[in-house]
Amino acid sequence: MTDSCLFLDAAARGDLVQVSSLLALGPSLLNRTGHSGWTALMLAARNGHYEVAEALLSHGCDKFSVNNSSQSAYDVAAFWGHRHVSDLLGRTGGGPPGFDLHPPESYFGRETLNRLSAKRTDRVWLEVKQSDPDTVYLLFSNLSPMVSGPKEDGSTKLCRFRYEAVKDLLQKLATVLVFLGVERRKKPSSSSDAAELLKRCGEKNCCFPKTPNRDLLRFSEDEAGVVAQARSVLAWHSRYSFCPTCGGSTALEEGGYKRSCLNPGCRSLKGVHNTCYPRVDPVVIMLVIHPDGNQCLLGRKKMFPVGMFSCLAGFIEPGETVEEAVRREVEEESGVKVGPVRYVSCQPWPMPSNLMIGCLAVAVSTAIKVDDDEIEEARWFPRQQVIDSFRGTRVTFTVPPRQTIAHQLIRHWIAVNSNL
Ligand SMILES: NC(=O)C1=CN([C@@H]2O[C@H](COP(=O)(O)OP(=O)(O)OC[C@H]3O[C@@H](n4cnc5c(N)ncnc54)[C@H](O)[C@@H]3O)[C@@H](O)[C@H]2O)C=CC1
Ligand SMILES: [Mg+2]
Ligand SMILES: [Mg+2]
Ligand SMILES: [Mg+2]
Ligand SMILES: [Zn+2]
Repeated sequence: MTDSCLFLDAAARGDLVQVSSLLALGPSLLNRTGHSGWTALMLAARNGHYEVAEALLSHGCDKFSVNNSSQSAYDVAAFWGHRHVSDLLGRTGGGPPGFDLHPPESYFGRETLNRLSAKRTDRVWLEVKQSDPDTVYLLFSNLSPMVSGPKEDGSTKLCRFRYEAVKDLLQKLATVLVFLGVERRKKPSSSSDAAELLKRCGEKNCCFPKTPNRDLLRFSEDEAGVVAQARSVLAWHSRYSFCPTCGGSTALEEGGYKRSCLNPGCRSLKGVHNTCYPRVDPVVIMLVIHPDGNQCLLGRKKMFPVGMFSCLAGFIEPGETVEEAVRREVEEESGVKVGPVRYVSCQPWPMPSNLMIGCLAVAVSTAIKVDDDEIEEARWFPRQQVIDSFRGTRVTFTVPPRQTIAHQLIRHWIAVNSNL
């Protein structure tokens, strides 16, 4: 074995003594590359050898260099979950400029309200709050929030109402009232906020949007979180008017967070029953990475806009782990077999009430056979083609908009250079 091979091998094994002695004899080994352009630092990072990485850095090795797949040592450590090593290496700027390593907080995911769930059972407190002039009301019709806009930049804003404006509405039998919470931060300009509170419907061009689902993606991050919470609870009310256990009528309780059966003999009144509370459906959504590390698997449903491809996704079934659901759905939809699965981030998706659990998954087979019922086409996309699509240069396909976790997962993969 050449000194170069010995050195790289020692780094990969975490042999600090040999790494140090070889470096003492030949300092030029420090940034030497081996197979596929991997340096000693990358190999140490790959296997989580903190002390070797530390020693290489102290000798001044180049932590910004990248291998043939454009990965830096940091990317390798981050991908393999060696947090201590990736922290040591810091953000190196690995991945193409403009791509963030950490997936951003998800659209629909921001909690601007403190839900104060303990207050939901305090009827007196809720009643006082209801007529409080500072209380803000948001109106929904057919699960669409009343908004003003869209403005020139395409954004919309929730219309906020005072008690006076909605008190007649609150008397109506069909009205469902949900206590969402209290604002975490009292904004300094609370007087201008109060001025924004509308006395009557119909002011300030308020309307219910005509393209409801698309319009849900036009809010600020702060408002999107509130909309997600409200819409999912309201969707539950609209689908669970009657008791799922006995079919009896139900009454709203706990600030709109519970429906209790009015039939005194109903089983749902004994013990805790999830049928009485708002439901959330877990869905796995995954970016599957080719065994070569440099391509990802994206598919299209027939209903997608022309040219758009997205991550595969599917509902978790009862008694299934996240990892198993990822493997099953990917194989069902594309015929590709998946090995390791890693959780990345999640997103509440209020259409009507999913929790999207975003994962990276590594394929162990590559042949594609799509399930025609669900997927029209699935393909392996080379990394560069995906980057080009994001950048708007040489666009050969499009990805879903930035508000979706599908978009964020693909972006994340590009940023971490996730191969190997
Ligand atoms: N935010 C995002 O980036 C994305 C969100 N999604 C959401 O994830 C959901 C699930 O993805 P799919 O590929 O459609 O799932 P899927 O691959 O499991 O297939 C959907 C089918 O599963 C059945 N199903 C099983 N459990 C269900 C449940 N609890 N509710 C409704 N249908 C159920 C139905 O027959 C349905 O047609 C989508 O409906 C969509 O709302 C999907 C992709 C991207
Ligand atoms: Mg699916
Ligand atoms: Mg499926
Ligand atoms: Mg399914
Ligand atoms: Zn019942």
